[in-house]
Amino acid sequence: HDSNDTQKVKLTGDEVAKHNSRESCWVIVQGRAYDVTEFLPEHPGGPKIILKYAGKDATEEFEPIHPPDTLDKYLDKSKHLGEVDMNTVKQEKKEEDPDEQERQERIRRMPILEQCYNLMDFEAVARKVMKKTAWAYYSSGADDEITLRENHNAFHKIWFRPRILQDVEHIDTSATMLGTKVDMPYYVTATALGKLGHPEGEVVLTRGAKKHNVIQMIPTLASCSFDEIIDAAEGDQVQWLQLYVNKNRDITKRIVEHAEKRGCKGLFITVDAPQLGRREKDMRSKFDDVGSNVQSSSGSEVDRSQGAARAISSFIDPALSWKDIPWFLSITKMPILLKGVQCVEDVIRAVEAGVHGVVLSNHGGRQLDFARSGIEVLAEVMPVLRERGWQDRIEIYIDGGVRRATDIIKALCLGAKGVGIGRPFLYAMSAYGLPGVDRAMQLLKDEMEMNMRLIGCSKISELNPTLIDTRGLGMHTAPVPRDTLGYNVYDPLIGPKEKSK
Ligand SMILES: Cc1cc2c(cc1C)[n+](S(=O)(=O)[O-])c1c(=O)[nH]c(=O)nc-1n2C[C@H](O)[C@H](O)[C@H](O)COP(=O)(O)O
Repeated sequence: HDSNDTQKVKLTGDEVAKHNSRESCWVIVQGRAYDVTEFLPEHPGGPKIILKYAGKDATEEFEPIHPPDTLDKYLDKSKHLGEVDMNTVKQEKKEEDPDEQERQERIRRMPILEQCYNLMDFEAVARKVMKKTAWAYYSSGADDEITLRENHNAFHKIWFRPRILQDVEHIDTSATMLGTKVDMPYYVTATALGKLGHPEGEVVLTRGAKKHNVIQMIPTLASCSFDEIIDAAEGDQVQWLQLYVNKNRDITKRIVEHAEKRGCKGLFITVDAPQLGRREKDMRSKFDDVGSNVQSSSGSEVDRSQGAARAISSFIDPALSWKDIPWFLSITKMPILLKGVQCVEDVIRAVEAGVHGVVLSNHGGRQLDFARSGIEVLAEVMPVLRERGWQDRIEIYIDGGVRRATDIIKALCLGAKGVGIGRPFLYAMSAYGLPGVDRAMQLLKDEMEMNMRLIGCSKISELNPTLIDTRGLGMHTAPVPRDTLGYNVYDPLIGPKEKSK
């Protein structure tokens, strides 16, 4: 034997299976066994989901939700029990998902990538081929999803006033964001749980962003570990960090300092989610056993069926406030921006607090329903900043419902530095992997060049408010979604019972 061939005796499936209760709970993840008995009450997703896999192989359920370094980071080494001989593990017969057969058939018949001509096409395909739980998590918005619809709908209320006879032979779509030169004025915004849509997760978006020289905002709640996403970047590729602030500020400080050390060029503190929104599609999907008693450690009863969102977010500090900003400014040299600002008063406060920018955003309609779209808030903010001569004091971004290059152009005409795009790249990745993300970014670039040419501008700096008519922006038609129960319940045909004569 060579020296390090210490053939440790591997655990058998039967040995692990004996520890299948609250009193003694072992699980297998990626071929290794872990004693999670004492961890059960601390699990953010509640003990239920772990107990469902007590004594069994939990790898498939574990991977999309947890970065790979989770157990090393949060489970004491003494609870790492070592390798399991996976040949001795009885693989659970997965409860046949009735839809799975049909879904596989839809995957066989899905359109080829070249049949996708715009970002909405990817959504249409993803809806058909994604696992139900993944589609539910990505697509859901809060409550009646009015804001989810309004985000894209709002762009339809802005019309162009194009100029003619401007030499538009050469179009330059490049821009600068937080000092970084990018090929297009958008970034891939932070969206959690990338492995729900694709087995490789967020690193697929990293590769797409590199190819198209745009910035990726790394989510706190990524499926991949932060370092995996940083390591997937190439050369001088720039990434930003999206931060959910932890109740335990030491953890937050460590995350921020590590991100700066690894080269992140912007810190985006999410401020619109002191509690994650109620996303009913997500709640209805299988995650309801994951989202169970998330606050069990504090003993407070919470709604047991809060879906993945609540399960993965119980660490977020609802006490975060303006008084925390000086501390953030003291712990990092990265530019600090607030993501999820939704009225001009808070933009003024952000300038006075000394942050470097804001993202006008309602979290993709996943938080407060009836929050206004980012583009509408932008139209409110910029005139006030211009009045004060503050339009260049901070960098203003918006996100939410950006699906066309004309949406990007409208935001830039109003004065945004750039826009964040979320779901379209998730759907492109989930349906077609990296080629999908690559095509989506290429389509956007082609649209951008054409629309800039038609509006009469050859470079980003020429985009200005005279090119758009925003009079319709304040009109809120709330398209009632047809899938709400309220709509289905109301039925004039079934009136009160005719009184029998
Ligand atoms: C689609 C999506 C968005 C999420 C997102 C997850 C998904 C699946 N998650 S969430 O789980 O907490 O809701 C995050 C997140 O981790 N942090 C965050 O700041 N924004 C999060 N957002 C919001 C995102 O950063 C943008 O604000 C939003 O996606 C922009 O709207 P579009 O999707 O229409 O482009």
